[in-house]
Amino acid sequence: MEYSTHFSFYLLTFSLPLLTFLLLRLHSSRLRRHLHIPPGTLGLPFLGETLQVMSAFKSSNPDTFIDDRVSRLGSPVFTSHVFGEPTVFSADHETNRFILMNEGKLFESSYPGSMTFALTVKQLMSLDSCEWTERLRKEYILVIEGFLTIPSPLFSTTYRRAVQARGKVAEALRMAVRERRKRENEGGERKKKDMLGALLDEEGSGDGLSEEEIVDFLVSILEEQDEIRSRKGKSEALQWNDYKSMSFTECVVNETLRVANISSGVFRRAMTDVDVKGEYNDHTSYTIPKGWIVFASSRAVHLNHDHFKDARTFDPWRWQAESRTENSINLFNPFGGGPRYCPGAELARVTLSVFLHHLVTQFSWVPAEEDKLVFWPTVRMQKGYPIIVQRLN
Ligand code: HEM
Repeated sequence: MEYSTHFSFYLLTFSLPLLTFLLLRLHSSRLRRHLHIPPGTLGLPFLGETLQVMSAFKSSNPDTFIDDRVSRLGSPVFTSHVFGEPTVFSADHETNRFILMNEGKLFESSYPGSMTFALTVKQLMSLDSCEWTERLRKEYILVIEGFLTIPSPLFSTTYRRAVQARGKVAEALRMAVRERRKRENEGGERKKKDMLGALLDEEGSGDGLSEEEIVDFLVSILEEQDEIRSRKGKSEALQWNDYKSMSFTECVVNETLRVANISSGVFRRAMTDVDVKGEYNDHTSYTIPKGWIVFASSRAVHLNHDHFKDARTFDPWRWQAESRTENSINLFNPFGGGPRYCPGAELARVTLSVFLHHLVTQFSWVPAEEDKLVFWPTVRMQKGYPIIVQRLN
């Protein structure tokens, strides 16, 4: 009796998953024949490719899961099986758009139970209050005074002084960048994980930024924010117009949303069999079967080299009016789209810009402890990025 109970238990434990898997496989090969589902694999029984997706998202390079499959299968839309559900991943902008625009008609929102979003803001730079920063601030006053005058280098001494002062500020920052790089390279100083740290870190998002670009970045954002503050006086609150005049800060916010957004994409469930564009085995479209999950990855589009030059480099200048293209604006959707477009999009942008304004004009800070960017289950700093803040004089 006991033997037969054990036998039934083992039979159920081991054969049921196998049976389910075989049925799924059979079902999927039927679907593949009849419905032309996107290429890919359902992976191991039950687990599917959950371990692969988790190990990619738990590493410092979460993009390998999608990148590897897109290049191996030759299709930006592919089939997988994660968190117990057959799932179609899309790294294709047009397909993503189609999915977003057909919300409530062909697709409905469907998120894995335990995923929650957390807001992370990117750090800018740490400046210890010292003699050097004081000197730098004095030079800034000249810069700001100068930029409030008519910009004619020939007729305005204030403007000329400002241009010279900008040169000095840039030079001072250039020296600071060199110093920091030297100290860190010689191993005399622990690498700081602030924005300057990231800009200097060749393995981090600052990959490929030259010294001039780093200096230009720091000068541009400090200058823009200090100029606004000096116009308003010490404690006057920011107005909508001030926010709208933060053009370089907007580039920084855009670029941060492009390379390190808290949302990597959106989850949907197909409400019916849905045909989406795609070329595979002589077919010009794929079918996403009714009930399947779809993950439309905006991150994959934002980090695609065909869409954004040097896509994996943090480059806020790409958003400046003279550099950005209509195409890059159309491809950029960090806040989703269609009927579920994020209602907090503008609030998020304002919050980030106002935060950056107060951070760079009033405070210096250093990281309180080592921390790192993690991507699982959401994009955030692992410890919430504790910092020690000091108000500038
Ligand atoms: C950087 C910050 C933010 C990012 C990147 C972001 C991104 C997104 C994305 C991609 C969606 C679409 C989800 C989908 O289609 O399934 C969304 C929806 C939503 N967001 Fe945001 N969001 C941000 C901040 C905010 C803020 C500050 C609020 C509110 C104060 C907010 C409220 C919402 C709500 C209520 C929805 C659901 C809309 C719906 O389902 O109809 N978000 N967000």
